[in-house]
Amino acid sequence: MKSIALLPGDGIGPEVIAEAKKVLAAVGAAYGREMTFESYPFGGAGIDECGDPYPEVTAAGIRRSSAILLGAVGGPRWDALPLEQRPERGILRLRADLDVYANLRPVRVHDVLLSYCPLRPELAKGTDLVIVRELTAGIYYGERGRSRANGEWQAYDTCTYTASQIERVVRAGFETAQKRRKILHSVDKANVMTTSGLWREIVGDLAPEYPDVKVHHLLIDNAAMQMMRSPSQFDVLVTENLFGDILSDEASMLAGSIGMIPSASLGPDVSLYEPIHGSAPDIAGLGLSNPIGTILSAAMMLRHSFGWEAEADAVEAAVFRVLEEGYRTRDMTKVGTEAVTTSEMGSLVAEEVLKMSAKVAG
Ligand SMILES: NC(=O)c1ccc[n+]([C@@H]2O[C@H](COP(=O)([O-])OP(=O)(O)OC[C@H]3O[C@@H](n4cnc5c(N)ncnc54)[C@H](O)[C@@H]3O)[C@@H](O)[C@H]2O)c1
Ligand SMILES: CC(C)[C@H](C(=O)O)[C@@H](O)C(=O)O
Ligand SMILES: [Mg+2]
Repeated sequence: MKSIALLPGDGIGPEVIAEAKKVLAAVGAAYGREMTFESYPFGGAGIDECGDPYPEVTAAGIRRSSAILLGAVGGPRWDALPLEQRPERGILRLRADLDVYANLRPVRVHDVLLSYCPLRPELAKGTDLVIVRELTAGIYYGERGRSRANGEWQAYDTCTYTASQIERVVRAGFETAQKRRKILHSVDKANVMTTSGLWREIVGDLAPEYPDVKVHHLLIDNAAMQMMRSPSQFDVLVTENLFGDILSDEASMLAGSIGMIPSASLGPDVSLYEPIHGSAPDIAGLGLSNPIGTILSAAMMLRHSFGWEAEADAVEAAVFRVLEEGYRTRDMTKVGTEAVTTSEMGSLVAEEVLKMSAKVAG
């Protein structure tokens, strides 16, 4: 029995979580797996219900859970709050609390998606990469402040990394590469930043322990350019918190939409799964959001937290089968073609999971 804590959050968060839950229920029925679901207030919803984006009731609930599935947080309603009180701060506190330092963001350009990629198909074809983003340190967690000096405002954010914070995520990068095509690009800004200098040194020190992995060092600006020039050269990229945030939104478009990309945030204990997109206030409540990033995050949960490989494979296969059949949510609909709603897309994937398992059983 696995207990899944759901943190739907704000905007399109609750819509996409509902569809992932639908697909997980289909997995349970098809494979005889027992899962329980408990929803907790989080983000703006946490502020509205409990006065805190990461309320104690939520922190206590997730401590009792086997894994956490998060939708998205934030929105204009809470944008005027000071940074420390905003919904986004709830995510940073949650990640730190769970110590989920390795955030895996896979981007795969399945052939059926090639025509949705803004790059020419021959450039994007075969792209299958994972960004391993450091998630619990760096500039997101450094000292920050704002003050008056010499008659004007000044503000600062600081980026700090300890050697052990770098080492553990770089090891996650090497280990991820070992299970794949064994190419690791370490992305930094070592020509300018001292944290990047230490990062590069540590990658160099660890490389001999992973002799089967080919290591490349790449500056972040060049990496952003290479992502558009020739994305299929990449296998695994490992990078610090802020660079990974930006690079993954850029890379998401290779798969046609930011709504397609899942993530797993792994640490020593309970892990966290979430799509990489935000709460998309511009389309919330309209049935226009793409739930596939969240559904694929649930698949990552089945694989990484529960060790249910066949079930994870089935969800991924079901998603791509539905895409092959031509169904698209509005974010990936070409002019003149029909879109399915968020809920219809979730139902199509859930039905496909059931159909596929019936075929196997039959
Ligand atoms: N992990 C998170 O919870 C998370 C991540 C990023 C941004 N945010 C927050 O979300 C809010 C909105 O931020 P933003 O607009 O910069 O980024 P966003 O990712 O929410 O949206 C960017 C664009 O992508 C579209 N989009 C995003 N997800 C989609 C989906 N599943 N299907 C279809 N279209 C999708 C949106 O409609 C929008 O046009 C902000 O408050 C921000 O802080 C939260
Ligand atoms: C909402 C925000 C704090 C978050 C981040 O920057 O990590 C988001 O952009 C993400 O990518 O998960
Ligand atoms: Mg982001």
